[in-house]
Amino acid sequence: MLVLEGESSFRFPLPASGMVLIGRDVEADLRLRDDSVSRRHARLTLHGGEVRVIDLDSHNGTLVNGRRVEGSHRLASGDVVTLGTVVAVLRTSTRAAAPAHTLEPEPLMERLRMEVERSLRYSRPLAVLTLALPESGLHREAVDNVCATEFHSAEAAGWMDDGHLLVLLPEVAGETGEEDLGERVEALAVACPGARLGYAVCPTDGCDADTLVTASRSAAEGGPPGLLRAASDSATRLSLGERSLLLADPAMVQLYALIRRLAASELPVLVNGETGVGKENAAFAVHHWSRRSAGPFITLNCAAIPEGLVESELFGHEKGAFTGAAAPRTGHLESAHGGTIFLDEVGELPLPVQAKLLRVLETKRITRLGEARERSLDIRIVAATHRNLEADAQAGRFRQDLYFRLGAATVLLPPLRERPREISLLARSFLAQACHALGRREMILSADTLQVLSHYRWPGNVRELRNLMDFAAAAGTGDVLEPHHLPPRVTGAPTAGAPPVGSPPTPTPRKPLSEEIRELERRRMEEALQEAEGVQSHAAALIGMPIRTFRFKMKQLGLTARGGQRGTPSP
Ligand SMILES: Nc1ncnc2c1ncn2[C@@H]1O[C@H](COP(=O)(O)OP(=O)(O)OP(=O)(O)O)[C@@H](O)[C@H]1O
Repeated sequence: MLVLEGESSFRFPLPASGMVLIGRDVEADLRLRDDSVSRRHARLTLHGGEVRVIDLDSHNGTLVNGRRVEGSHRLASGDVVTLGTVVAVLRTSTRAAAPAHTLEPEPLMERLRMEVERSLRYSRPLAVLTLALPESGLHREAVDNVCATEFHSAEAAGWMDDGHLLVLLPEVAGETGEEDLGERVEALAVACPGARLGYAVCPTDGCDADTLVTASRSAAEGGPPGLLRAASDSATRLSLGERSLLLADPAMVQLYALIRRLAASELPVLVNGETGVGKENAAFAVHHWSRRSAGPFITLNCAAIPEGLVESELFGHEKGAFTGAAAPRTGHLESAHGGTIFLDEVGELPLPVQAKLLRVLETKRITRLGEARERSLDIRIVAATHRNLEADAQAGRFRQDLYFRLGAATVLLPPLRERPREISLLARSFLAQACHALGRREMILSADTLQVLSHYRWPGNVRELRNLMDFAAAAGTGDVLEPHHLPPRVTGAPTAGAPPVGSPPTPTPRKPLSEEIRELERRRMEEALQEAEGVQSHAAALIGMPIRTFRFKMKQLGLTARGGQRGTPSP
């Protein structure tokens, strides 16, 4: 059991069976000194691999995972027990006698939701493993046997369908070579040759049950048989010329596969989606993957041009075509000859211009304003809109015939909030790019920040996320991006301002317990690293922390082997 008391943290080994009295009393087996702990505060009973805690009518009570203990409460590995202000975390590393729980999909998801909440609240590691059978039902019995014999009692597993087993691994951080994860994977891979295995960790790959399941499943499905693949390695980076896109959400991966197929044709494509969702990138992908990629890619934002100038911008004009047309000018459509024109916000085009555009599309010929002759035109159109063009067409706000032509192939990009798997990946990538561009030290996102980002609704979608990371890199001073560095609209915190007259005095703000524990851990780990002169195994031993957990936390807290924070300049 890891005990965090005041400034110190230590490991208290639990017996295999018997009782452990916790309190300030000299007779206590686990003797604590903090005044918030009663003399005889609580008792642990250990029997047959089961650990239970009972509160002994203590003054400040005993809490497990934030809930007050009433009567005798069974503990699972990773449970956080609070005694007054002292925090203890149970860690069972030996195999328990009880087999793992094999659950039906619904209870398994319910259990996962609980584990996610615990992981986030107390900053405890949690990994979610998916095993995809090589064929539905094949080796299923052998896999079931592994679940029954090999898993800890704190772990849970279950078949989500005929071909996919989901395993919840509390207290497993998903580190390379991690003992717990490695053992499970080996046992499963031996029982089921040809299985694909993938895992996701909380909060790095997701802050809710559904996202973690999707992430671990996509990692498994995209990997080679017999090997384990991390969700963080399963994102796709698409290079489209100078543009680089990150895709991880299965819906987005499928959409881009569709775009690639459509690119091979000459059909116009209509890209639909909220602002900032990535419509221009999708349009560029159509161009990049088409036979026109060597030709120009011209963008025109139809909403940004004053109504009187739209026609000349699109079709071009001859000298003297209208007042102010001092010289002839090639329109955007003509500039795109041999390539692709991207008409952003096409729904904003005035109706008369829509009629002219339709004619150009049908005849593949264009006439500049003020000119009689027609020029032939070889372009492909990709249009985009955040509006419902079909409804606009029905209501007469958009020409139906043009809508049918532009929307021959429609691609709908989901808003960022509907692809939670991508939020943390994009945030990390944008933050790294922004730090690099500013020439500043790398920053990492704390677990709490990942949680905040995953709960925000992102009305400005990917663009808003990119801007936010640019801001954080420019404004932040430390190496860890914490929620208080983010604007109140994102964190949901009330904006600054004088309290209304007559309102009660504001209490001194308190940090969440998880944040205090993290600060304490960081301090203790830094001291230990310095004392051990950077030898991680020694440092871990000095504060009684398992080396795996120590390494995981070093990474999470951005610590270097010299005890400083990542990127700290040497004196
Ligand atoms: N999958 C992605 N990976 C990396 N960057 C992305 C991704 N999707 C969008 N972006 C970035 O987000 C920003 C907004 O994207 P984009 O301009 O394509 O959105 P949009 O939907 O066309 O916006 P608008 O509706 O305002 O025209 C750009 O900086 C773009 O590069």
